[in-house]
Amino acid sequence: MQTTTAPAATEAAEGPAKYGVFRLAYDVANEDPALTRNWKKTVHIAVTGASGQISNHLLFMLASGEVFGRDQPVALQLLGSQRSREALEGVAMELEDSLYPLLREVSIGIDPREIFKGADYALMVGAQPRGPGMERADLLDLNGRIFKDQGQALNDVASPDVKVLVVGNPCNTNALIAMENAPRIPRKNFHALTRLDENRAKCQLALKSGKFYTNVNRVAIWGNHSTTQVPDFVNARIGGRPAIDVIGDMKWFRNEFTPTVAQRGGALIKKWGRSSAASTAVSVADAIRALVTPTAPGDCFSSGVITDGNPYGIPDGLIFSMPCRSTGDGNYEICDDFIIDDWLRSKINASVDELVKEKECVGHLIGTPNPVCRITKDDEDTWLPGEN
Ligand SMILES: NC(=O)c1ccc[n+]([C@@H]2O[C@H](COP(=O)([O-])OP(=O)(O)OC[C@H]3O[C@@H](n4cnc5c(N)ncnc54)[C@H](O)[C@@H]3O)[C@@H](O)[C@H]2O)c1
Repeated sequence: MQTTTAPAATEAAEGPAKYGVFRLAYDVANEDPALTRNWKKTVHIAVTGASGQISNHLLFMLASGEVFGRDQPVALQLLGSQRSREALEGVAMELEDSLYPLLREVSIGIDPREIFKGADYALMVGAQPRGPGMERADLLDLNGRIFKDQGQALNDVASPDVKVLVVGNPCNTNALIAMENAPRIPRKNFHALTRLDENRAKCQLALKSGKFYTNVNRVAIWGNHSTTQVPDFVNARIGGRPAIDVIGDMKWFRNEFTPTVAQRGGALIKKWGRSSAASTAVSVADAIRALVTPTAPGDCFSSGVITDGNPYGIPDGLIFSMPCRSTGDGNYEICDDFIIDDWLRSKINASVDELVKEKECVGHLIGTPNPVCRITKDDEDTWLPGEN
């Protein structure tokens, strides 16, 4: 049986106006059946911060088919800020010139209510950078306002089952704000990106053990995407054996592994003066692929997800990175068989405390009665080096 995208005229009614060459009417049924025979219905992907550094890699991965599959046509709905309007058009022109067969539609704009229309996925990369001397509490508020507005827009116009992945920092709390402002969308559908941290942790385990990273699995990141993150070596495996046994150096695990993972972005920026946009984009692709392909038995992927009803005693109501698995249908469940030893528990508790404080500071954006912010300028700066 042949499955094709609906003709353009039908889809245009649901989404934002299309850009350039993508305005042309097409009917996939008239195209080379060798290429299009098994194509699925077009998936609509909204990307914010679309003219930024991360998106400059990510959009081309999405359009090429390497994220959603070679049988999956995509529509890209690109949101920028007022300042990046022109740049957005440049991005759309580059996408036009790339002639990706699977890229069926591109639309650009600066109004989330327009751009999020009918989105099946929302990849929220855009955020304001931290200005000179800006306190954490100020940045939480500045970006929180953006995510409140964008959460409400998702609620109003996106697909009711839209899957949302927040990349823009502080990503856990931004995801929480978007979620709390989108009551129509299942809370489970909101993710904060911690896959880059997982990938960095796997790389360090590979380097230390001398085994290539394809042998490393079951690596969870717990907590916040900040320096309080907890890369989990207790449950990690290398070549099917516990990483602790393979490496046999508990001092390294406890004193070096976590800071090396957390400071990787800073180390990289020192070498070539740019932030890690390409590997972040790769990790976004990995995070989406983890939802649309089944997780291998015994393995997991890390994602910042809602803690409601989690099996590890982490308080409800936080977006907290935990080990997850998926059957490949876009949904996930939290793995329930990870061992939490005393060391892990104390580190997880510290990340919980930080996220509770962040949540208090954005209480005015999520409807908390009489919110009080306890983050002060004297608190330790837990922002990850190398991320703006
Ligand atoms: N979670 C992670 O693992 C991770 C890793 C790296 C970077 N980040 C974060 O990702 C974000 C983007 O990084 P980048 O390097 O692409 O930054 P960038 O500055 O190159 O791009 C950000 C883009 O967002 C746009 N933008 C700002 N406000 C917007 C809004 N309200 N709506 C839509 N677009 C808006 C800006 O115009 C800019 O083009 C930053 O917040 C960064 O800290 C997260």
